[in-house]
Amino acid sequence: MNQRAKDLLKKGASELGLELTPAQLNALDLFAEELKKWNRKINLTAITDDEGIAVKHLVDSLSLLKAVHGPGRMLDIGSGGGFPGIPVKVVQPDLEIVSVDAVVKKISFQKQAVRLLNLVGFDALHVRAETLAAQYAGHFDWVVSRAFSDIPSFVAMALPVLKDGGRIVAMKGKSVAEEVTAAEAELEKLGARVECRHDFTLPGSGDARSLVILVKK
Ligand SMILES: C[S@@+](CC[C@H](N)C(=O)[O-])C[C@H]1O[C@@H](n2cnc3c(N)ncnc32)[C@H](O)[C@@H]1O
Repeated sequence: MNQRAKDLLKKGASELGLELTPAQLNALDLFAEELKKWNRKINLTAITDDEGIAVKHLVDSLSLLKAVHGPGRMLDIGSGGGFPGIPVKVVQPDLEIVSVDAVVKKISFQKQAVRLLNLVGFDALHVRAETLAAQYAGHFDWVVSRAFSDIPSFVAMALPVLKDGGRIVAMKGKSVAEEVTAAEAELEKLGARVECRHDFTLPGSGDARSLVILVKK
């Protein structure tokens, strides 16, 4: 990434309360370069400029750390090009992460990024999230997603693999209040409820963001 993008990443993370080490900054830069390289051949993201990747992918992914912390097990559903899971793993290595996507080429990219960054305890799996319960029932402390689906569909996939006392975190943009209200009846039927919501502005862009945190009832 160019120097301006690196500065935006460092400053944005700092505004989230995360002081990135030079090694973490290097790893995130390496990841961004690999993303751009693969994106010329396969469609991983519509955001292709360095500043956009720094803020809208990297800083945005790291904002999850307002709600999630290590040690523990985290599942990232519908992770695409590795967001939020890979940036989160770089900064919070004591989280064991399973990252799933239904599209094999996206998982091939994630596996390459894991090799390149030497990430230990990060499994990228080519599966549909609906099939995870057979292997991972009650396994995860956190089940997260970004830009994945409506809240009830996500929660229906997350609940079977969530540990008792675990948290589900949906990373959302604007209009979240309406979405949460519309989801209430469905969540009740599924046996989940919204525990809390963190609304904030994404550092470096000023865009509205929200982390919706849900628990089993
Ligand atoms: C809009 S992308 C978001 C990617 C990434 N989380 C991000 O924020 O950049 C949604 C992803 O969910 C994946 N997906 C959709 N349905 C899925 C399912 N049932 N199980 C696993 N992945 C799924 C798609 O292949 C796609 O990569």
